[in-house]
Amino acid sequence: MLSAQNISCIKQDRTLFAELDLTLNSGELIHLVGPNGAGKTSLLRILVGLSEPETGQVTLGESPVQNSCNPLPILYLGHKLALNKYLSALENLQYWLYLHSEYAIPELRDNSTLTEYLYTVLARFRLVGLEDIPVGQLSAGQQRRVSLARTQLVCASVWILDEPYTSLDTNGVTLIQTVIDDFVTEQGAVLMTSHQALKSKHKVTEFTLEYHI
Ligand SMILES: Nc1ncnc2c1ncn2[C@@H]1O[C@H](COP(=O)(O)OP(=O)(O)OP(=O)(O)O)[C@@H](O)[C@H]1O
Repeated sequence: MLSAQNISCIKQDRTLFAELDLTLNSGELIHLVGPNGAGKTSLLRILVGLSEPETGQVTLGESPVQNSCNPLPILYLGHKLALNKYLSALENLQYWLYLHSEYAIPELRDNSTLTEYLYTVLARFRLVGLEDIPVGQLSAGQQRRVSLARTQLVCASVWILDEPYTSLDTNGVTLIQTVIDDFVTEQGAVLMTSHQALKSKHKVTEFTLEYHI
């Protein structure tokens, strides 16, 4: 479904990877691994169309993703949180939903179920009771959970997650792994980086980027 063919990436005169092929299918979980600076984030950004490869192309189904200003239905959550620290968790989710309203799940398109569903999401991500506090006043792990709660708002077929476990405690990691597993069970496709081992109930395919000098 998401397919990269022959892609290469050069940064600061260093070839991070060359002529790389990668395919992510529906119902598949790929764990992208490699040392710091190997090029994992650079690869993810190419896969979602946020930067261009030196060679090759990326397609989602039949369509190229490059130069796409709105890469959904690929959901990309980078390792930066991209939250407004002055807004609460609830307001951040509402704002993000507003930005991506055309991809909103059905419950969020209907005003009679919108608030109830948002609270269901907040509860799943253990944010009820914290939902009105400016995000900048939440802990790093709580902020990470707000960021990841966005996975529940849109109809994406592919999730690209860059180090989603950053700052999470053991319970948080288990929670997010369950969220990811549920998505894969529903035939979603996930490509994620993490410097820790994945404990998924699904088969995990490892894809390794080496560090090239
Ligand atoms: N916009 C940029 N301009 C110049 N160099 C960049 C840019 N983005 C990344 N790089 C360089 O590319 C290399 C790979 O960076 P990248 O963030 O892709 O690594 P990574 O594998 O995700 O690392 P980490 O595990 O530390 O997150 C680094 O040496 C970095 O300095």
